[in-house]
Amino acid sequence: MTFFGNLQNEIYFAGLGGTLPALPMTAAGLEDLARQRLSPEAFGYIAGSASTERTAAANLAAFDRHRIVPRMLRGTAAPDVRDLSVEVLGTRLAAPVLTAPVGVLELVHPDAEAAVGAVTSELGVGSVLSTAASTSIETVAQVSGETWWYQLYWPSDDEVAESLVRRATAAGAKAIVLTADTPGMGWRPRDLELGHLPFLQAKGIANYLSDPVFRSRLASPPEESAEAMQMAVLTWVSMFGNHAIRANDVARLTEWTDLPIVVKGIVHPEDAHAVVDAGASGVVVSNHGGRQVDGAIGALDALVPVASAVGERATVLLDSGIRSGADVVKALALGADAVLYGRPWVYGLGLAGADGVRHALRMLLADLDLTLGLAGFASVAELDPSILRDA
Ligand SMILES: Cc1cc2nc3c(=O)[nH]c(=O)nc-3n(C[C@H](O)[C@H](O)[C@H](O)COP(=O)(O)O)c2cc1C
Ligand SMILES: O=C(O)C(=O)c1ccccc1
Repeated sequence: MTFFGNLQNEIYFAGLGGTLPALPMTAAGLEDLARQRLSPEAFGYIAGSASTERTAAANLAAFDRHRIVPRMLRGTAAPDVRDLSVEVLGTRLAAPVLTAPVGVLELVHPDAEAAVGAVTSELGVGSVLSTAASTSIETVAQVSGETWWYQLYWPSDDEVAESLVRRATAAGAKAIVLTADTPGMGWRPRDLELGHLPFLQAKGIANYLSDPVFRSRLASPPEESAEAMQMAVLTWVSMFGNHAIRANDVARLTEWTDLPIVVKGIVHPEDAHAVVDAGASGVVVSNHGGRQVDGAIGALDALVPVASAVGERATVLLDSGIRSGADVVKALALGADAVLYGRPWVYGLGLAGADGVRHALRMLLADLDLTLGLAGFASVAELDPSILRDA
């Protein structure tokens, strides 16, 4: 059992000795500092969502509409009685949190996915490695311990898709997360106004450049010349978007790997049904942080219908709008088995590398630990809808 709340004491005692924390103590504080310190291109890419960004706002509003009704005098506030650990699809986690897959991390820091893999493994939480990573699967696997999953963007070239899945399985991933909501990019005004798409500069395509099947599609090795790299980028462009995938195709993934399959980006209960029927063991209720369909339902508002639809047949995770410990409590109470944490740790990475990722995660985990205990619960298993009221 890990007492994540001890971060609080650590900070106060350091303060007594005259040392102030290097980074802000809220997700919003990290975003504000990142806005000042990162390049406009990097900040815009991370912070931006689709179109009017109303779905990004709806994600946060949905959390605010649910309020916890804390219970008192139940003997549960002491740290040593609390247990945040969970097992999710066979992966044992010290807390019900995994880092969401985020592509192109080299935009914010050269240590990128390796920093995330090392820190999540150190804290005992999970990570989901993006297909659009800046570092190859095999390199990240070396530092990521036993708690990492692999996120698949299914390329339109099936043999490349199969190769990526087999590589992730061989490298030790514990689940494959197929992202369903991004057959192409949404309309993203912040990137459009800067004319900025990182992939065109060969960023975020390391998993393709290191893939033997992808390389077999190229006339010459991308390392050979700037022109060869440009051709590799264009080949990536030609196969990134895949509008042909259907729910049934999930069954094909189970031929390439024995790992559990999770489908990410589900908000409609019927889609959840369909992918579970096709062999998925889990779904991530998500609208991609509002980056795809602007005007879409807030992710938390989709959780109860999806969780009811799949019942005991599948594990349910949620992302899009997790910013605090209370948000995690609310998601778990409404039926999520765990959450994916997105933008805040990316700002941490950009501000301070691995230290910033550690800070963002420890802050969330401490807040979760303390909120749980102060609300009268000794374990995350005790959370259910009865602990919440509508605001
Ligand atoms: C900069 C950025 C890059 C992302 N890249 C990926 C990706 O490569 N694969 C994926 O499945 N989701 C990707 N996502 C979506 C996240 O996994 C997650 O769904 C989203 O960040 C949740 O919203 P939140 O960060 O607002 O909480 C990305 C999100 C951001 C902000
Ligand atoms: O930017 C994104 O949200 C995203 O998911 C993505 C899409 C293509 C490649 C890399 C990341």
